[in-house]
Amino acid sequence: MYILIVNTFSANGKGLKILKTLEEHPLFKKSYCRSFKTEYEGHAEKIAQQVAEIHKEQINCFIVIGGDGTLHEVINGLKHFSSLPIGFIPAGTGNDFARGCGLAGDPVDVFKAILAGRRQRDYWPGDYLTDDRSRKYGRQFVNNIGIGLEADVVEAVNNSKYKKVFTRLRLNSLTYSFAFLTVLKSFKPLTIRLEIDGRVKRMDNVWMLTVSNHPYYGGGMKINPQAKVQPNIFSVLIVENISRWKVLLLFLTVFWGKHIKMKEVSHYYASSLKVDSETAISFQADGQNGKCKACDISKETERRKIFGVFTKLSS
Ligand SMILES: Nc1ncnc2c1ncn2[C@@H]1O[C@H](COP(=O)(O)OP(=O)(O)OP(=O)(O)O)[C@@H](O)[C@H]1O
Repeated sequence: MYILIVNTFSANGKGLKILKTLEEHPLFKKSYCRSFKTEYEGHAEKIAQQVAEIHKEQINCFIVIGGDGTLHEVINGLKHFSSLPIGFIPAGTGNDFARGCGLAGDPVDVFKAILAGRRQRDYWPGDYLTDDRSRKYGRQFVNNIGIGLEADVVEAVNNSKYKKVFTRLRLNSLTYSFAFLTVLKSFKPLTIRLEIDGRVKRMDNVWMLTVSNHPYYGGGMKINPQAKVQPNIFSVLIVENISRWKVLLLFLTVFWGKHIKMKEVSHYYASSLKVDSETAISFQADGQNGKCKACDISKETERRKIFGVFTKLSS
């Protein structure tokens, strides 16, 4: 059985268009596919978890049709079912996971490839625990997790009215640019305690800290160009002690990944990090925003099988 979890609203209805096309394909009925449309935020996670709990023995693959937010939810719904494969048909506005993983292709071709079960890639999401650090509340991220300016930008994007307008006009990157400029004016750098693979740093002028599973963020910005899809190791980017105007320069160069040459930008490879702050700070995980005073980040040890069409391995 194939379970399709579809955000019909992603990218202004792209998810719905793809679902309609697939439902008319002869393979849809022949292959015992069942589709579920998400009705509210968090619904994809619930569907994935409930269906896996009841039908795990009969499921060949969960097929996600939507954006990275929907994929984030499904991965979390299935965090106790890591052996269940996931197929991904990108239908979001940002599609950073597809970009970072080298996933591409026409949705029908991807659907056929998933059903044929021939093309797959191993993937290791990140784990994160906030505040009370109880494993019970642990979650996973697919793309990246970050604090500082980028988290405030994500929060502004998620609360914005202009996201829909820019998406309709196919000007997605303008959404981030607009939010970035708004947030930059009033952003206050962070004071944190950072433990990175056991080494402790106290930092009092942090603008951004991003932990990545692959290079991309915010719909194509190459925020962590050295990141690779691999087990055990994250790519970590820290921006500190930088002036406001230079952040603007950083933003202009981030699409090409040239910002890492700036002296205020440092890069690390690490397998675990702990962040502590005396006051609550914003964080973002795969574009979902929240607040915390503490965050532990580590690489998931269980690999996930991702099915789709991989044209190139961009990371
Ligand atoms: N029916 C719905 N109503 C409101 N929100 C929904 C619904 N279905 C899903 N969502 C939420 O919409 C958010 C964004 O969805 P998704 O990531 O699929 O699309 P996107 O924002 O267009 O793409 P991307 O994340 O790649 O930019 C998700 O966090 C999800 O929880």
